[in-house]
Formats: sequence, structure tokens, C-alpha cells
Amino acid sequence: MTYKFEFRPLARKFLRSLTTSHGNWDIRESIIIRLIDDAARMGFGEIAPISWFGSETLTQALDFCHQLPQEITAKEIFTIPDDLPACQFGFESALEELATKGNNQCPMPHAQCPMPNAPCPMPHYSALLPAKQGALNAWQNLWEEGYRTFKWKIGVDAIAQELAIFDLLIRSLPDTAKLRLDANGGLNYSEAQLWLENCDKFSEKMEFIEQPLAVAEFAGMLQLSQMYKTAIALDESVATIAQLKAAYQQGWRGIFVIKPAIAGSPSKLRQFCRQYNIDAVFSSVFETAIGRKAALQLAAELSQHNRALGFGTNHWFEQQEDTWLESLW
Ligand SMILES: O=C(O)CCC(=O)C1=CC=C[C@@H](O)[C@@H]1C(=O)O
Ligand SMILES: [Mg+2]
Repeated sequence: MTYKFEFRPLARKFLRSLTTSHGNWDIRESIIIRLIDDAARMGFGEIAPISWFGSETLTQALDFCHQLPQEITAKEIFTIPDDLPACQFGFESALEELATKGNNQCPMPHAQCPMPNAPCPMPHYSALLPAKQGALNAWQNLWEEGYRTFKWKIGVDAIAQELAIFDLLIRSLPDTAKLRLDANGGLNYSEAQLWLENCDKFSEKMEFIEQPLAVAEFAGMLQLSQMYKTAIALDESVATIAQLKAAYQQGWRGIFVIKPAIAGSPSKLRQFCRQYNIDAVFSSVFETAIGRKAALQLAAELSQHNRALGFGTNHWFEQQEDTWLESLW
């Protein structure tokens, strides 16, 4: 069977600049793809690369789409090379949506999803806070919306400044709240030790520190993961399925952040997660409702349901009308 293939580039402006140790991110670009089968059923997918995490670049993804014929086969989809993980995700998701057409099951069995792109009950989601002191007055509204887990970026300001804000933030959070810190690899070893020492003072609220050191510092993170109460989660270090496997084989048994939309083939991700019972946190790449639906479906299948999903990111964009997809075609 062949599928009629079309694609549309998409650019969405963040409501506020996303500041991380990688820099400032203002526009989220991605590619929406559409497959149409011979029964005129449509399946949508999203290619949302993050090249500084190790996926292909948007240009490489666009070049791949441009060189494809207008009619493609499932074989061509399942042989997309591993150096195009966001393309693997986007095309396989579109194919899977076609295969399950009409089966609009809520992807999170334990949650009532009234709309596919509406957030599931917030306790299942972690809300991403603005960096720096903006976090101090941002968490309350999100708490009112139902979030109980929050993530805050560190490694973007002077460490003394951030430690002072951290102390105010964690003391102001209610006892039942959980806090995640994400350094995006921006700390050195001694800064990571200072953060972990401070986090250990609040171990009941601290869930983990994400990617404290650079990807090249795997041994250092493995060492730190055995020295403190506060857990460490790898993110950039395990961005693709190949990296997930390598980290596991090198002895990582801590938390793995999985961003399905840039990890690669969903079928290969299922294989890895079912083979190794890893402690996974599923995380958004600021995709649209199309990529989110496919990513949440994988989270529903593969997560242990004991960690909030890193998909509390809708408040970083204008809330789109559901008609935006039709406007692309
Ligand atoms: O994981 C989450 O809670 C939300 C998504 C998120 O934090 C990120 C998504 C994509 C790139 C990064 O800026 C950031 C991350 O490092 O996890
Ligand atoms: Mg991260």
C-alpha cells in the first residue's frame, strides 16, 4: 500500500523566551506531515527536531521531506535512517494514527482526556516554570490549575543568585509539591555538588536534578548519582534511542528523561523500554497537539505512571484554536 504524502513547515512563537543554559529559544519550528491512504483516511505526524539535543536539524528534516516522492510506502517509513530520529517519530506516528483511525482512546488510561490536546489532570503533569526569579510568582497559578510537580531551569544565572532563588522557591512550595531542577548540562562538577548538597536539605520536595553536567561528563554524573539523596536524571545524554542504550550499557540505572519526539522510531523505543525496565520520565519537546498525542500515547504504554509527565508546557504558547491544522492545508 502507498500513502499520499504532504508536509507543511510550522513556526510558533513562545509566549516568553525560553531561557536555558543552551541559550534563549523564541520560536518553535516543526514540520506537520500528512499521510492519506487509499481509503482517503488521513494520518498526521509532527517532526520537531532539537538539534542541540542531538537530533537532526530542521533543515535536514526539511531536506529529507523534500526528497521524498508524493507517494510513499510503510517500508520507506520504517527504513528512515537513525540519524533522523525526529523524522522517524513523525512518520511512524502518522502511520500509527492511520492504523488506529477512529479509535480516539484517551492516551492516558487513568485520565479523562476530554480533548486530545487538553492537558490530562495536572497531577500527572509537571509544569515548566520560567527561569530565574520569574519562577517565584509563576508557580501559584499553576498550582491553582492543579499542577503538583514543577520544573525550574538552573545554570542560566550566577550560581549564588540561583541558590538564593531556589531557597525561596522550595520553601514557598506546599509540602505536597515536587520540584525538578534542569541544568541542561550547564554546571561543572563542583557546582553540581553544591546544588546536590542544597537539594538534599529539601529531599521530601526535591524529585531530581536533570542533566547537571555536559553529555561528555557521563562518568561524573554516574559518580554523583551515588553520592547524594537527590536523584539525577539524564536528558541530553539520552536524547536518542542509541544514547539510551549506550547509557544503560555503561551502567546508568538512574532516571532517564525520554523525549519521544526526538528519541526516534516509536517501535524501537517500545522495544527498548520493554526490554529494560528503566525509570523513565516522559518529556515534551514543545510539540503541537499532533506530536503531543503520539508522545503521550507512548508515555501511556511505557511509563511506570509513577512520575509526572513533563508535558506541562501548554502555557508557553498562545492556546491554539483546534482549527489551526485545517489552516495548513
Ligand atoms: O520536561 C519538561 O518538563 C518540559 C520540557 C522541557 O523542559 C524541555 C524541552 C525541550 C528542551 C529543553 O528546553 C527542556 C529540557 O531540557 O527538558
Ligand atoms: Mg531537560
